[in-house]
Amino acid sequence: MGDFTIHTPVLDRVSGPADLKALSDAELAALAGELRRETIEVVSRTGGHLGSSLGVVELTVAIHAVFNTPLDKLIWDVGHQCYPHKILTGRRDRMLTLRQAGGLSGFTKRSESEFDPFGAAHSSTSISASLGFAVGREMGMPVGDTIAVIGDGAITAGMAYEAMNHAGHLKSRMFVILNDNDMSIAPPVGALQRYLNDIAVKGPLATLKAVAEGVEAHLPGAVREGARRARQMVTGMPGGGTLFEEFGFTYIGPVDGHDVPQLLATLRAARARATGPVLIHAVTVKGKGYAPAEGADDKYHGVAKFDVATGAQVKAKSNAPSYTAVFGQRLTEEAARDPRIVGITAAMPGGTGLDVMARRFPARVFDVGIAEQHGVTFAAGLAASGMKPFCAIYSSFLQRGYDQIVHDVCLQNLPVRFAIDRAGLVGQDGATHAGAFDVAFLANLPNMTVMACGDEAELCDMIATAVAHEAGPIAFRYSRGEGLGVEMPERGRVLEIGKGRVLRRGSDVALLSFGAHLGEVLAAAELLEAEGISVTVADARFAKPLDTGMIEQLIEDHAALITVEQGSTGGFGALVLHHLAGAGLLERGRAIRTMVLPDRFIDQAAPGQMYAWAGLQASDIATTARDALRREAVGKGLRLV
Ligand SMILES: Cc1ncc(C[n+]2csc(CCOP(=O)(O)OP(=O)(O)O)c2C)c(N)n1
Ligand SMILES: CC(=O)[C@@H](O)[C@H](O)COP(=O)(O)O
Ligand SMILES: [Mg+2]
Repeated sequence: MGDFTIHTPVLDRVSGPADLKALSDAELAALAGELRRETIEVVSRTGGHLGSSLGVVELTVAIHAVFNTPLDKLIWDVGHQCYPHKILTGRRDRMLTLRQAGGLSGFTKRSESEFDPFGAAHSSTSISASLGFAVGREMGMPVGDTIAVIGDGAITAGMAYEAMNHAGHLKSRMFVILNDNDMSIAPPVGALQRYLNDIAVKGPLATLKAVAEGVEAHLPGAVREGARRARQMVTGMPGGGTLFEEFGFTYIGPVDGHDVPQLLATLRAARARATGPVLIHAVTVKGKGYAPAEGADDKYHGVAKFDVATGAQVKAKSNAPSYTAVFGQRLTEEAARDPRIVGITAAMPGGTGLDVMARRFPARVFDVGIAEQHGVTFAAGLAASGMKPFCAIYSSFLQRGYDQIVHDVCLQNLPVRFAIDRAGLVGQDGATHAGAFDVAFLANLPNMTVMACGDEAELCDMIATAVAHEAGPIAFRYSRGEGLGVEMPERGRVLEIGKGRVLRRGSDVALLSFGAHLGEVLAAAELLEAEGISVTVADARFAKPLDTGMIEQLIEDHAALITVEQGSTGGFGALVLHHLAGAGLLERGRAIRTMVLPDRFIDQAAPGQMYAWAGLQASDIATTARDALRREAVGKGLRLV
């Protein structure tokens, strides 16, 4: 495929998983090697989630060799490790389109292939979804076996335990493969991680329950050997169960997740004998088989394009600091002044920029694991104790903590500060990671204050404002990527709550921006001014409370008002309309337009392309303004220039 120079004689004979059935075990092992090299070649040209995919190459081959997809349902948790799976399931010739406009998604996706029975990208859903398929099968649906592959990072989330609790109760036959590479995006945290490490280090281990079911006799010798002794070492009891057995699973493991013969033997034995839920604990290495990845701190979790020979990544030149970097730096400076400030991240210290603060104040940054719900309520508890928690969570992942925001934070009016990164469209991760809904779901909550910064200097102000704000919860959102390159203040200023700012004054149309689309709004103003249309540009700063005085003045002074935001319907624009309707100002016949993300999910592409599809480019804003002015003029019988 492509113009790769690698030699892939076995892979070339595979056009789908059915072809694996004709391969010998030795050929399957060879296939894994070729699949690994091709995955590296592909990602070197596309960028993407390399380390996780390299860690599951052998697992991918073994699962497809032993099970019967697509009748059997293989569900990859998160789905970021699915590149080898995509290559084996008929998408090999499209791999170079990965994560690009019109190309393959970087995750599993139902609409993309029958071999992706359940889409993902947010973590820890695979066991629940698998159980759903298993119960569907028991109720007569055309489903074979179900196999969930979940990482040691993803299994820190509460949802995985809710699912295991239910599966153990239902006793449905299902397979969960725990892909334990001792890494999340960052090094994993928590007691569970220590527990898994203990098992991995002290194995090999097979369970008494597995023995009783006759599975053990069919397991490879290395796994079978010393089971009782190892079991006793881990559990402390000759007959005690692992955590997974207490949930009602048969535990098998740990197995070497890179040993194809061992994996094949284990999966075959489990498939032949299992009657209820089975958990197979596979120990793997993130980035396996590619030295630069194995040697990197992040194991090449997510990479830009790179040179295969050296591993050097091609990083885009930046003209301005990223919002994330500004957040990390400025919060750290605020924390140096105020010992009550603490940071909370749900397994994303680098992605949120909280790693900067963690380096300086390690005891004041808490990585709670992939546990957004817990993170929010933990922050609420910290706030109740008198601390100043900054809960830094990507917009799309904050969706996980919604009831906690409502019930634990807002209802008790606790001053939790929500730093919401990745607001708006994010690019290659596509629709699953788009930060579209946070304004709509936060600004409707009593007690909550909602801000969005127009540029990186304003982000500094919003951090300072959040530090000072003790009256209740407050959120500020900012987007992925660079700021506008504006001059940065020495120190953020505390903003007056509910006050926006006017950046340029005109007389025909007012463009009211909320958040990081301000650059695009200013560009639209330039386009309009060039045509002789006089434009006011205002930066709302707050969606809640609204700067009602400023908004009323804008409507008073202009023939048309256009709101612009990087968010869904029901957000800032809706709040403006709601206010104007309530104040009786809609009756004045001014033209008003709200520009928001469309009511559909937007697939991956470069962010600029995604905003073009969304109709939110500068030219779209200018068109909307022209159209609004024209209609207003027609309504009044005026002639528009
Ligand atoms: C709900 C949610 N929170 C955070 C993330 C971001 N995230 C993606 S992969 C990942 C780490 C997953 O670790 P693990 O399951 O061990 O897989 P590995 O990458 O090690 O193979 C995280 C935190 C996410 N996808 N979903
Ligand atoms: C798979 C996943 O959810 C993360 O790895 C995500 O891709 C990170 O996105 P950023 O690159 O925006 O941090
Ligand atoms: Mg992991």
